[in-house]
Amino acid sequence: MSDHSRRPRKPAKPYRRPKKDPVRILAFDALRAVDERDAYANLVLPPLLRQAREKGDIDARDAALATELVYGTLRRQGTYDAVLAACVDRPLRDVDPPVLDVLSLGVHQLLGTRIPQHAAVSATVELARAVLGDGRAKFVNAVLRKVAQHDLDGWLERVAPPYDEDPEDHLAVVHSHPRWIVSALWDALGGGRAGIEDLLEADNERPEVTLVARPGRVTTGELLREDAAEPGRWSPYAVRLTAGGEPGAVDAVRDGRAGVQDEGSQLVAVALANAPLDGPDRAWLDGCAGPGGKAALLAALAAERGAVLLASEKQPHRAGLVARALAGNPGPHQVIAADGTRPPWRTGTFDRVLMDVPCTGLGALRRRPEARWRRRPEDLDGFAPLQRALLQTALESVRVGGVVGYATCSPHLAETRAVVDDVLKRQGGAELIDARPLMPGVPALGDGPDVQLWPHLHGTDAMYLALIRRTR
Ligand SMILES: C[S@@+](CC[C@H](N)C(=O)[O-])C[C@H]1O[C@@H](n2cnc3c(N)ncnc32)[C@H](O)[C@@H]1O
Repeated sequence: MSDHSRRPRKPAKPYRRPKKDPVRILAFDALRAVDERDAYANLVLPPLLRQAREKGDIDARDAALATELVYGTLRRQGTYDAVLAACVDRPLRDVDPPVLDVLSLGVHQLLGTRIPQHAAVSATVELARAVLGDGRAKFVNAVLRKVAQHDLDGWLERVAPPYDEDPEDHLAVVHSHPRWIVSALWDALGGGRAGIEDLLEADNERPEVTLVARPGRVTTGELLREDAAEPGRWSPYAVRLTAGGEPGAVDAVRDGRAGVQDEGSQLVAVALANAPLDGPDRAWLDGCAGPGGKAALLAALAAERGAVLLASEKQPHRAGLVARALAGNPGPHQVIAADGTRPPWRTGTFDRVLMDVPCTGLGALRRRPEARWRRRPEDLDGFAPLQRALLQTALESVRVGGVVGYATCSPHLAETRAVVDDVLKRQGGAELIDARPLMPGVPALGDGPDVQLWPHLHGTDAMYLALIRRTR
């Protein structure tokens, strides 16, 4: 018998059930849905939170924490993957996705929140026991203990390439964006390091909830009576809910007199509506109207002037959303489902036309935390012909002297200036007009005549607008 066999055996630890932590389990479920089913966090999370609240599992503070854990983990995934790659002894692609989700949630708590270190590790290990089992929980524990050896800055020094060696790779790791997006945003923004860093960080912040008071239906004064409501910065119709706010609890939002709408989108609609025009101003078109945010504002502005809006959208179910957004509009309007590249209306019918074309959405990354990891550079090739065809339709749909607004919620130059330049070169008989004076008081709009808004400069999505007048 060896000495070893004579040693008294350590009593086995009694089995202990994992502690129930509904917040982290909910956050994990949301991450799995985003990962497995390509779901959108902003669509998956609200029903999960509602169910958990109805069951009495979580309260409002828990819901805020769960939201922060999910959004933060998704946004910072690029940074956290770089940290995890340094702590796991095999390529991350060989780690089971559910294990990676638990690890990322743990890294976010350790490096991206004020949750104390021991609580972050123990809560994540308990989560791992509950959803992965004891064996894999040990692996999670070992990895998170390595992660806990440094704070975020310490890790960034270790895992990000030096800025001087590779500025784009450095920014991609530090600010958690794919490199090709860093590169595209920088091309569009121009300037030096400070500007692009501010922009990338702004993409990592949750945007304020902004309401639009649809003119003729409700005043900003009424909306400003809500808790922590403040006037918008730029749009005369905007009200910001600065404490996060629950728009669904606002009467005027429930009955459609107001809506939730980023100030950038409001500025685009208002600029088109106010662009100078000679001659009649009766017929307006929104050619890509779904889900109807800009159409609802345009319809209300049109009603004030005795004009009529035709809101057209290719997808029938989205045309249904437009009809809902426009219900109760004080003036005449029509909603149709139609392909804007084969329009059912006659050429030269409209005085004002908005084409807010489908795009990569790189200007709204702060709203969709997973979007930056799903988009691929090849997506641009898919949008390019459609964007050109829709702008072409817009120019054919407007009368001579009328105005077209070409808009994207992407600042990517391939979706903005390149499209406008190409179409104008081919088309002739149309000229750009300066959009900047139509956004009075808004600074830093660029060299014109088109405008590009930015999250870090304006607090809006990165909306682009070119205004084009048909001259013959
Ligand atoms: C950027 S969204 C418009 C957002 C909208 N203006 C708003 O403010 O709510 C682009 C819309 O164009 C629609 N679309 C895509 N292809 C189209 C086409 N060929 N003709 C018309 N609409 C199209 C999409 O379904 C989508 O609803």
